[in-house]
Amino acid sequence: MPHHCNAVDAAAKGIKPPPPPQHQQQLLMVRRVAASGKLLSAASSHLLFRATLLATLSLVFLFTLHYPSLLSHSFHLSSSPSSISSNTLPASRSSSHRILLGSSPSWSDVLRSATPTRRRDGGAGISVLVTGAAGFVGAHCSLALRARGDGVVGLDNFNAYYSPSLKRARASLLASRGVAVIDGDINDGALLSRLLDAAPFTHVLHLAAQAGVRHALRDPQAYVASNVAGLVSVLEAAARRPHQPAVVWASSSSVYGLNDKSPFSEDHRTDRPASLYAATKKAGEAIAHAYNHIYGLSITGLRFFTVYGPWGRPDMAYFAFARSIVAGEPITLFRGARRDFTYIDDVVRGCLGALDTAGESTGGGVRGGKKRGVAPLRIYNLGNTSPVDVARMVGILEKLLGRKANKRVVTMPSNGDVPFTHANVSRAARDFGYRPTTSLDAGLRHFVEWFVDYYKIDLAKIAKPTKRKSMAMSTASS
Ligand SMILES: O=C(O)[C@H]1O[C@H](OP(=O)(O)OP(=O)(O)OC[C@H]2O[C@@H](n3ccc(=O)[nH]c3=O)[C@H](O)[C@@H]2O)[C@H](O)[C@@H](O)[C@H]1O
Repeated sequence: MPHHCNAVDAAAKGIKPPPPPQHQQQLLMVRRVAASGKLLSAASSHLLFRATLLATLSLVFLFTLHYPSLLSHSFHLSSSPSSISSNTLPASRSSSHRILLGSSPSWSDVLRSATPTRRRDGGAGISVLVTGAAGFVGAHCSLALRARGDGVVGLDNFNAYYSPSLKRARASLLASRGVAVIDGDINDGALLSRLLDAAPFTHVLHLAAQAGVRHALRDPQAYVASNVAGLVSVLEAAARRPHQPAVVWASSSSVYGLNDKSPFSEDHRTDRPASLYAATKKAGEAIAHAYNHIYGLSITGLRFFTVYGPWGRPDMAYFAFARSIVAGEPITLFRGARRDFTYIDDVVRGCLGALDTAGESTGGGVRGGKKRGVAPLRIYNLGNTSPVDVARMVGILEKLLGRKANKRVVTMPSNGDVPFTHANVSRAARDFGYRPTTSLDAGLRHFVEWFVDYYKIDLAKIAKPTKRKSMAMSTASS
């Protein structure tokens, strides 16, 4: 109901009306200041001055509406639903960070999370801002960093590309291990700057992205917003700090596109992307070059090869196929597709190795683009080095789930997919000892163990499905 209706009703009942909503208060304030501006201008007869004043005030008003993070003094951690408390909810102007769950941590909460604890290996801990921390790779990396004693603060916008409840569950896990996850967007440059000012982060692990090769056909702008504009926002914030953190970020095997030399090496052609997703990741690599060149920002790009495992992404084929097999629904297989499926633990080791060897940035925002010298600019494949037919991946899932898939094999559509991927990882092996060790059989076994536990699936019942039992999955999942 509009506020004036409430006020009229209240007056009719002889009740003092409640204060107007905050935006109306702001409007009143603007009007009052504008009125004093009028008096001033009347006195001086400077019409131009009056117009300028009003325009400035309007801009300030619009700015405060759209950038409340500048006014807020608290962040919003995602955590388990049980930690929701009305008395920890932020002031109304802080709510643009899409706060849905969680307490409102103070700066000291964020600082505590960012502070390294004693490292098991005796090394000095690093402090990492992880974007996309409630995502698949982000959550695993955050846990691994925390487990070895590094400082970690997460940032995630919990968008609905796939189940936000799965992202919330990952964030709850992180919260239980002492990792603060802020509910915010990488395109909120003011938030990023405040965060990087708040704690002495040595590194940014930038994993927030719009993922998914085929989804780019449906929502192309999301890829530009996250993978291009979002990357620029993160690099801008990092580059402008007086003490620039080193940035490690997620590129993709998809940048190899139509490259037919195998295995894919970092110096192979990447100028023929087959999807918009790939094109935005390739653009990201070019953008990284510019920020390294201009600002002396240490930047490392990691080309991930079809990463899979527990707490994975439901939009990926192995995960979607598992769900369909359990539900007794058909799956569509692209004939002849092969992937260098890479297990999450191997990728996490690669990410930590890249962080540990990132090297120093050589610039500082206050110097206006000046840098002391050349900063590291690196790119690495993080793959498994042994491609597997997608049909074989399905066979492994069938065995682990104890149920045959209902397969429909079709010609691969030419809508962004590439027929095969195969990583040469010798550069990552040389520079930080990256050595993938997990076979697809072992990795999928770990995935299925988590999958049946998370979705409360009884595999004994799945093996001989009835109509009623095959429904179990959809009701258990969120
Ligand atoms: O390495 C990457 O950089 C990318 O890896 C992942 O892309 P992809 O390798 O395409 O993984 P994914 O969709 O799981 O399809 C796997 C296989 O199943 C085949 N596939 C797929 C769907 C289908 O219905 N049928 C099918 O056969 C399909 O042809 C393919 O051969 C990430 O999603 C992406 O975000 C990015 O990180």
